[in-house]
Amino acid sequence: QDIQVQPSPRQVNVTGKSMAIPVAFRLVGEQEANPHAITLLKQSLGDRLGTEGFPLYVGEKGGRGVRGVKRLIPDHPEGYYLSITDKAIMLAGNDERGTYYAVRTFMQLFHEGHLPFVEIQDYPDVRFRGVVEGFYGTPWSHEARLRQLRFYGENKLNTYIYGPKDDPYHSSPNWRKPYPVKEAARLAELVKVADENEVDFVWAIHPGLDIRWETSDRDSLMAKFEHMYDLGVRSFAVFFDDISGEGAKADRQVELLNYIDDHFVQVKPDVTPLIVCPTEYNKGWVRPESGYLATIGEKLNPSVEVMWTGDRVISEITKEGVEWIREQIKRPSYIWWNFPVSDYVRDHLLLGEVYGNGKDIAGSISGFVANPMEWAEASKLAIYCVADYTWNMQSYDRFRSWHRAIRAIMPENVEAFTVFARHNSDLGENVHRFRREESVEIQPVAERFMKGYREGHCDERDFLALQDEFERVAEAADLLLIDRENEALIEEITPWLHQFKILGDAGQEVLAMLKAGERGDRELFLRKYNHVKALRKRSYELERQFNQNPYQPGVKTGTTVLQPLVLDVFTEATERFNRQNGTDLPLLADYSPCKLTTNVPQLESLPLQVYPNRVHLTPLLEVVKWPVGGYLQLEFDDAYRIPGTRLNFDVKGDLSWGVMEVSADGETWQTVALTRDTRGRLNGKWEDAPVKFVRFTNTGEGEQQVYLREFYVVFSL
Ligand SMILES: CCCC(=O)N[C@H]1/C(=N/OC(=O)Nc2ccccc2)O[C@H](CO)[C@@H](O)[C@@H]1O
Repeated sequence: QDIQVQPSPRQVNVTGKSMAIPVAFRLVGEQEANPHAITLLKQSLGDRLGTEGFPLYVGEKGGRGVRGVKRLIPDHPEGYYLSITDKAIMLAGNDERGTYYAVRTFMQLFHEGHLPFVEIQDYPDVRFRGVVEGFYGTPWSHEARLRQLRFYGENKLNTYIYGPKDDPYHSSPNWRKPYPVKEAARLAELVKVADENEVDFVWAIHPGLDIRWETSDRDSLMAKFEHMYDLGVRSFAVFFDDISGEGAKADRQVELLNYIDDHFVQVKPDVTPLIVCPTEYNKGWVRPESGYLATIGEKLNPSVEVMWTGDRVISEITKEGVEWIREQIKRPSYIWWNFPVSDYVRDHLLLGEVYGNGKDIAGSISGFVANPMEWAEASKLAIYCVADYTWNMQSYDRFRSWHRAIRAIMPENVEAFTVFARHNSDLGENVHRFRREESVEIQPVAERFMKGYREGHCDERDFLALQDEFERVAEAADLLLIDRENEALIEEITPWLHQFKILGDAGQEVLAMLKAGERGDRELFLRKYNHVKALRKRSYELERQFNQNPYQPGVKTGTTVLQPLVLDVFTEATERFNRQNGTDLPLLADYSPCKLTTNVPQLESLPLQVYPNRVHLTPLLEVVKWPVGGYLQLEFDDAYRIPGTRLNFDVKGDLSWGVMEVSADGETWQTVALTRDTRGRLNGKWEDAPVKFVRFTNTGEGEQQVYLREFYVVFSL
């Protein structure tokens, strides 16, 4: 039978024969082999493992137990040789981690009471593989992290970078302070579990927001690293991302990094290479005149790893792209891949396939870590695929990997979770313009059906296919809501499961509406119409109740194909019904009372969060460059009073360069007086004649750099 091993091994020779699993194994090499590998073996073989029985040799190259196969072991870091014959089992690592991986592979070969006769030579394409917890939003819980580390051990991922933006001891203001006792103990436990799973726990520090380039801060940072070393940390990173001003100077950063490298990393016997996240970390931001990357390339110690997100913050990693950056920084780049991170589209789950990255980039990168969603368990789908991709790029198959990930994560509900994941993978419109495929199989059916329906005919085959898909959607939601095999995952995705159920029901009902309309069955049509209205109201309320973060509150599902299809069928069927019956049933079009226009590039595709009486601009995590004359304008569908408006640009200085104005006709404008509150936010209101427009303009002398933390307008008739 074909060997199913995750990640896909490099070289597998099967003979087609197999043997029944021996009732007892004689373990040879226990004293010398990697203790974590031995522990794993004992856990999986239990009392079958002893001093009598079928010979099982374990160990690293050079160890007595595996001396006979020395030249068969791949000479690559973490490589291993595994063989099962009718004489013996051999698990031989090129190094300690290789032995551990040999055991991990061995454990996957047990199949229905048999072990296949097989010879495997295997090693990873990418040196450092794993996850960077580097997203904005609620950091993962301690338990979630422990589960992650065990998951990485199972999938041969060897790196977990701890860098949650919202941990005050990782970033400002407390990066200089040691962790309090409780947090320190938890970190120490994470390091221990990481070691057991052969994962490097990389502790990152993010001093950039308030670091001073003096010895006092350098010493603070060194002291903090010593503190983390005492907790067991042996891998370190310094993040200089998402900062501006003093902290962004290349030569200062390099001076500090080289100092750390020379006086800490190279001095300690067992610390892995230092990793830095540069301020210019993607090609879109490189300003050649700044010479930032050139400074990094020429002056930063060659042993320091430099992170890179690709051509843009969120982008697919291409061979051309990694070869370009390699030239600039004079070393392979250490990829920080911003997927499946969703902190800029927080109402979406990203459960789709991992695709778009080159299979020919291994030679130019030293590492590849994925930045995940704040939903740890849901992120495992993509992480599993990244493990497969980074271990063996050439043989990576995006669909096979994704399907095996689903089977690994939800073995009891593969079909249901596949349906759910299939329709929860695109991001929707977003500030980074990064999109993913969604509902791929049903999309052409939906498009063809809708086109035909609009032209006056309803293709029966497509109709049934769509009905079947919506039934599967509703079924999947209910099956997953009662699933108990992975409660942590179900807890994370429950809001989306409720929304998915509503979508499944609404899909079936709008198709029933269509049929009733075709048959002229008014009574049934109205029943279905009212049911769909009720479902949409429930969906709306769900959006207000769950996942209320300040950026993209709410719960979106099936946004690329299924939701638009429901809306299209509903609208078309209702318009026809109104025409045929002279009625005026309202349509549910996702109307919005307000639209945004701007000439500030970074604000162009900014989604609005519209509530019954408030409209929010989606805050931006990044620095926004606001040119002179740059304006941001909200146009309402009606004239409203503005009982309140608030903006927070998080700038230290005054905001005299900006002016807020309102207008009833878009021609004549009146200024709105703004007052600053204790938290530096600017508040205003307009209670004179109702207006249709609100705008904010940079009428100052020069470009401004602001953080769009908050901008909302309260409106009422
Ligand atoms: C080496 C990568 C650093 C990075 O990606 N930083 C953040 C990040 N930064 O993205 C930006 O757009 N940052 C930015 C943009 C303009 C100006 C300053 C920062 O994006 C991710 C997705 O939102 C976040 O999860 C990351 O924490």
